[in-house]
Amino acid sequence: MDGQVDPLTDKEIEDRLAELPGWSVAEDRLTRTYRFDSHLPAAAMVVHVAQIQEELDHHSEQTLGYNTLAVAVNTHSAGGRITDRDFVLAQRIEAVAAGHGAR
Ligand SMILES: C[C@H](O)[C@H](O)[C@H]1CNC2=NC(N)=NC(=O)C2=N1
Repeated sequence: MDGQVDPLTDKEIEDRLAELPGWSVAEDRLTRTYRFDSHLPAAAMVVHVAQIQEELDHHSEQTLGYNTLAVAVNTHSAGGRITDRDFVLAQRIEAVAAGHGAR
């Protein structure tokens, strides 16, 4: 459990980003902005992401726009650094995005 909140090294982050197209690191947060054809599908995805976050007990900041949803996450308990938990959440979000029409 302790290892789970160790910050990842720059090299580990780079390697794991290679498997998450569309995601990047900005201001020490793992982030992606999704685009939709309209607003309600974007809003619906917010709720789905919230459900995943409750399941994982790990929570991103979600910013809902008109037809965009930006998600950004780091690990507070690791001093606001990026950890394995952030990548696990990102992968779970990716897995549901296409089903919401996100691109
Ligand atoms: C008590 C609870 O497990 C913690 O507050 C969790 C909840 N969600 C979290 N989310 C994120 N992004 N980082 C955390 O360190 C974190 N900690």
